[in-house]
Amino acid sequence: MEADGFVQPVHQDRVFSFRFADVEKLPPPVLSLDDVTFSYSGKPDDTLYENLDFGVDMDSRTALVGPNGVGKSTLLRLFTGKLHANSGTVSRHSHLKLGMYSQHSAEQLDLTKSALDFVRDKYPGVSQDYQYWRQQLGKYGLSGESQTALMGTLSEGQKSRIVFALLAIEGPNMLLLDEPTNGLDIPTIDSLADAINAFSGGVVVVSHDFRLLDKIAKDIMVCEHKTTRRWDGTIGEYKAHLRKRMTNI
Ligand SMILES: Nc1ncnc2c1ncn2[C@@H]1O[C@H](COP(=O)(O)OP(=O)(O)OP(=O)(O)O)[C@@H](O)[C@H]1O
Repeated sequence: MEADGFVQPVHQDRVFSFRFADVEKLPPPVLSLDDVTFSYSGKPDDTLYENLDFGVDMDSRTALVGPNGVGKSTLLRLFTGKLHANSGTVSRHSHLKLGMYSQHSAEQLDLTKSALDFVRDKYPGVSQDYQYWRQQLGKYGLSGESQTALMGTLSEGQKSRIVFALLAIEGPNMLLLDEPTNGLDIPTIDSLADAINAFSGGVVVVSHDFRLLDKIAKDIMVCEHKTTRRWDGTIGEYKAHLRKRMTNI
């Protein structure tokens, strides 16, 4: 039918299939929190974490899970140094290069520019060649018109792909991903999981997306009661535990 011209061929969105660049392995400890206490207000009766010990290394594939508002995103911001502990120590290897992805990451995009102009202007030392940047963005499933349209006109999923492209270009050796699957379709989530699994650096993910966590998490850490504890089962078992807890309320 298609060959006879009766129906139009189906043009599907290209699924992005990318890799984070291989990185040098850093010896442990790479990132550690020792005896950390934190509250936003600085008041002792308002703490999110008390006397927390936590470590992440180059082979970590850690999922941070737990109830809403318990402090998972806060923990990532303590890792990056954007927030400071009220007491205790946060230590980072001197060669650690963190790559943070969050819902706020898209705020770095200048929506009045096209993706192509934006990356070319942001990394003038990498290349000024449009063809080079077309190929780079193409790896993230952003092709044709979506490369040249103003970013303000793109969907959330398309903007997320640009943010992932920027993250990979920066070449981090540890990824901190806060709800990375929001706005992504299932094939793209699977592609992200493949990229995380192939990455040679450390990964910490905050996500409610059990599909992603099932594919990538080696360690499941539950944030609750002002600390974190290891979940010894699978992510599926954690999900069942949550469901049971909900039905018992
Ligand atoms: N900048 C801030 N100043 C004061 N309080 C904050 C700030 N950011 C977050 N909080 C509060 O700290 C608590 C933990 O927030 P956080 O976003 O870390 O939780 P979370 O576990 O990641 O939540 P969710 O799963 O809903 O994303 C919440 O009560 C939140 O309202």
